[in-house]
Amino acid sequence: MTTIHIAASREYDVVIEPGLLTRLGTMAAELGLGRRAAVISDDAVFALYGAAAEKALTDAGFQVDHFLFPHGEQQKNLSTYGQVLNFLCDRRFTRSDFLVALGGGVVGDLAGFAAATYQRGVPYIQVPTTLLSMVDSSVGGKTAVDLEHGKNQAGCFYQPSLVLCDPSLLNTLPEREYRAGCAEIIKYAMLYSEDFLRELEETPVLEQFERVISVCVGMKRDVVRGDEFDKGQRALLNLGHTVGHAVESCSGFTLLHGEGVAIGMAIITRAAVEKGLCTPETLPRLLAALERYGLPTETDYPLTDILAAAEADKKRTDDVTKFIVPERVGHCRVEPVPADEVAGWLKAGGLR
Ligand SMILES: NC(=O)c1ccc[n+]([C@@H]2O[C@H](COP(=O)([O-])OP(=O)(O)OC[C@H]3O[C@@H](n4cnc5c(N)ncnc54)[C@H](O)[C@@H]3O)[C@@H](O)[C@H]2O)c1
Ligand SMILES: O=C(O)C(=O)C[C@@H](O)[C@H](O)[C@H](O)COP(=O)(O)O
Ligand SMILES: [Zn+2]
Repeated sequence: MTTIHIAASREYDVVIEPGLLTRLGTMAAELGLGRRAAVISDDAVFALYGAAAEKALTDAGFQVDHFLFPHGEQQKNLSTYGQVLNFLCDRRFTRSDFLVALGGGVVGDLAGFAAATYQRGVPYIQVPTTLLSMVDSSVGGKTAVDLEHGKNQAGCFYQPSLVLCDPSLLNTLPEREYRAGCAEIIKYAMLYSEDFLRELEETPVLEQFERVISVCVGMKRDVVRGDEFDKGQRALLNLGHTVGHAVESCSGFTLLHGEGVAIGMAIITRAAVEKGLCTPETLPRLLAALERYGLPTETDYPLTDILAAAEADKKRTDDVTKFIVPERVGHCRVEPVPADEVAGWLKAGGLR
């Protein structure tokens, strides 16, 4: 079993091992969590893994309830969030009870936000079931729901008590969701390690799940330790996300988050090369890696639509938008771009 300790306002472990779902209950008991657990999940994940998760919890002596909602990003909204809170009230959950987020990033972000705010905060465990949520979203405590105006517009930082990562759950993951997870993995390589990108080029992620998850979580651990509340270097984890979130929104969420991030990374890297901030060989290397994992690198959405959607970016003030800009593979920087130059940057990135 690999254990990665996260040092943040709440300290916790990310534990990674195939088969670990069966130990959910004993691990929750070891943490001294309360007697009742609410499993929050989506319909598709719960049909596959709900019974196993609940058995693990009841075998360890917990009373278990569950709240399910339809799968998909469209459900990561205030309405579902309110339903979770009302469910917890109806079942008389108390501050000594805890939530279990069983699912991908949509479930994790939404259940985390519910845990942060129900009675001003109850503990929660992340049980990520997608590649994307294992390598990125279950760690670091960013919780959120989307508003009509954009992604993750309401949320807070609230760390889980445990992240239980069982890579054997990925056996049922649809191919497209696997690829979307690979986009965030390529993001980590672009940010921090050319060696890691070479590994991804040479050996498919699906042949080395545990190692890839451990590497990405280790990288995120270092970022969160230095800047939990996103005041500085954590912004780098938003590589590809200004345009990525915008294209996701423009598509009405028919594009997956990872697909948006892939497009966003390609566009910002193209722009950075055009502006002379990035070595030219970085772009074909990134594009080849994205294409190797079947990810998109372009979008037809017009520049004006992307610009409007990007106004919801949390790295934006009235005066500047901070773009995360690759300088070369393994090195990126935060580049404040004045508001009147943002359109020019996106044109340089290939948007029309
Ligand atoms: N909080 C963070 O730091 C952070 C980081 C990255 C992304 N995110 C957010 O995460 C979300 C995307 O997460 P995601 O890609 O996991 O999407 P998701 O949660 O929508 O899951 C993708 C789909 O796969 C299904 N699924 C999940 N696990 C499965 C399994 N093991 N087998 C079969 N099907 C399974 C789900 O039902 C869903 O339909 C976005 O909302 C994004 O904004 C948050
Ligand atoms: O953990 C972080 O910090 C990230 O930015 C990780 C991103 O992959 C993730 O998509 C995050 O939810 C984006 O956050 P936001 O602040 O741009 O909403
Ligand atoms: Zn992301």
